[in-house]
Amino acid sequence: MFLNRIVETKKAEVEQLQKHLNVTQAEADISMLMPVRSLREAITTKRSRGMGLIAEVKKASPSKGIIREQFNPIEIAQSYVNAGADALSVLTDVSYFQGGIDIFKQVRAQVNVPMLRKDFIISREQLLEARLIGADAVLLIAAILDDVQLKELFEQSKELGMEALIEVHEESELHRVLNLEHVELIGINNRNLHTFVTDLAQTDQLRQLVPNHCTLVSESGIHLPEHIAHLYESSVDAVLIGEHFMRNDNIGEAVHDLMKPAEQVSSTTGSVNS
Ligand SMILES: O=C(O)c1ccccc1NCC(=O)[C@H](O)[C@H](O)COP(=O)(O)O
Repeated sequence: MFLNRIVETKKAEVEQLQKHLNVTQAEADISMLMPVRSLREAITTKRSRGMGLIAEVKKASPSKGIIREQFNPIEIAQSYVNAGADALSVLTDVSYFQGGIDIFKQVRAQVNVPMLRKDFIISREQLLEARLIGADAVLLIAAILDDVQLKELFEQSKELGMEALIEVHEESELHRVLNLEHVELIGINNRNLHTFVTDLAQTDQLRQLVPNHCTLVSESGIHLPEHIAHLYESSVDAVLIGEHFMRNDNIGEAVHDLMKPAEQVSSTTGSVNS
């Protein structure tokens, strides 16, 4: 599986990180930081539409190669925020997504919405690094972590003050995640990790197994207003979208056009779809 290749790359990166990161100093520095912004709140109680939006800053991907040639992360991030994105996901992986820590830091310096560090996290050092660069939340991918790793990294991310969006692709992974105590944020990734094909049926099937107290994010392959309408009707809390926005010259317009079906507020209750 391609994911195995990515994990091998991450192991090599983590080895380097372990050589260069002074853990004691990092922990001391982290203890002085302000609390993070809540990703969960941003995409639920504080969201700007009936469904939350985590908008992704994504230059390239393993499945599509370069997605956006004219890649100015700060401009992209500002367009997202101006268009009412509730939070940002910024890829820090260099080898497969052409993202980076520097890109994350540049964006962090310019926006005040919660930011998710999007990478393939397999070690505590990556969590320390995430907190130091200003991440409010990290992605933990169940498919690349065994139960012990998943539990440890989940608990450590919380100890470091961050939220963890735990991503699943299939039912067995969801069961493993639900065995963790106090899981609050679950992402269902619609991308098949073997074929890279995206299918929203993945969210349809798995969302029924997600308890109501969890915040549910549907990720990948979302690019039509019909997708948004369907997910909104299905009471999905939020969506994570990258490629569709990255392929549009006018990002703000693309966000407004795509998210329109989630802008309707119930005329009877005045409430959003939660
Ligand atoms: O995007 C890929 O090709 C990919 C391949 C292998 C593992 C992960 C991958 N993507 C990471 C993501 O989760 C997406 O960037 C994110 O959900 C946004 O998806 P999209 O809107 O389809 O860009």
